[in-house]
Amino acid sequence: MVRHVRTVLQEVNRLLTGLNCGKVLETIALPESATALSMEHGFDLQAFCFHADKEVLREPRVVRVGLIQNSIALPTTAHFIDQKKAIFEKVKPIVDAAGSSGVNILCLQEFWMMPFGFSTREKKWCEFAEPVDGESTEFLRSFALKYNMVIISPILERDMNHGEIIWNTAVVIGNHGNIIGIHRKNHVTRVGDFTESTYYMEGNTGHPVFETEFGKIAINICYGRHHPLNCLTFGLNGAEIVFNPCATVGGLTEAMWPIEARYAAITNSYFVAAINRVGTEIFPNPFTSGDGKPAHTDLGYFYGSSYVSAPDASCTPSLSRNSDGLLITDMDLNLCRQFKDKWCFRMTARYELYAETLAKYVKPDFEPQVIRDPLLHKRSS
Ligand SMILES: NC(=O)NCCC(=O)O
Repeated sequence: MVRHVRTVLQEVNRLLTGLNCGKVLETIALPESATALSMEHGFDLQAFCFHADKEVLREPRVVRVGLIQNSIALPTTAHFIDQKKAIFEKVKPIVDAAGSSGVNILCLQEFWMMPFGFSTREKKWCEFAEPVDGESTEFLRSFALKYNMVIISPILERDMNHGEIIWNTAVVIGNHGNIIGIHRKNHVTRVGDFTESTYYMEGNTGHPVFETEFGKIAINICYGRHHPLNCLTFGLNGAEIVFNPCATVGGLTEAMWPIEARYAAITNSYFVAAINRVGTEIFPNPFTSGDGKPAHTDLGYFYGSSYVSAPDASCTPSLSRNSDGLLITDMDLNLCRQFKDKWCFRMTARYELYAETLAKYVKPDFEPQVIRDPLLHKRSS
């Protein structure tokens, strides 16, 4: 009986998390300093390894990636400076655990430095916004230098050179403490309580791929993951790892979550690292979802569950649904090209056909290509 249950479980796992080079994903042993930090500060710590096949001409290109998910640290009613400081304090040991584990590229969640106040439509949350080289970048830059780590920091940005407007931005901090560049969220969310368009517009940075010492990376911020052409374009620009920092809640997207990163990784032959925040954030004033239902003071439950998916359809188990966490994965980036060679998705894609249709579609006189059955309304006698 026990053996039968184990076999069934293995089968379920094979389907749920796939196989990497024909095997179940291996776990990685981490230094004691990291496990001690996770125990002392109560964050989930998991580590896995994605292999690629051995090649004759290329050495393996293994990069160690870390993802951090966290809840806020103080009530949303606390003084804004205290809220931000408390989040910095809470995140610090997790960043240290990543650094002491030899993580090369670390990514935090969307708006990691503040509560997700954008459902309220109150403008006071704009006060959390910072210039690209502001205090969050300053805070993380010291870790980037200390641990020789690239850090992706998704913040609420205030663009000082353009009328102090607000953006949803990921800052890419290089392993020398420099700012390599930024990416601004391409698709601004318009669903349910996610009324972000009250605060910022669609990003104007395109689909940049940042070539770092550890690989070519891109950032697809949250809602952008629902847009396959957005995912594709990062791939066309050569991304090997796409980070997807999110803030999303159970009632809305939990059924989509395990599928989307995995699908993007498969179809684009890159790794996807999906990160979500944790917990319930209660706001002082009730707001509605515009659906006639009663007003409420929270968006729902941010369900964590950060995970990484590989081009070969294998993926890590998710981090905890309920607690802060650090997910570490080793990935051999050779897997990207190996899957391109095997599945030929890039070669078999019909970009010229898609481009033709898209070029027509964006024109006002577009007519869908529909061939109507001439007998559609004829009754059979
Ligand atoms: N932050 C954000 O865009 N959330 C919207 C919901 C989702 O797309 O998961």
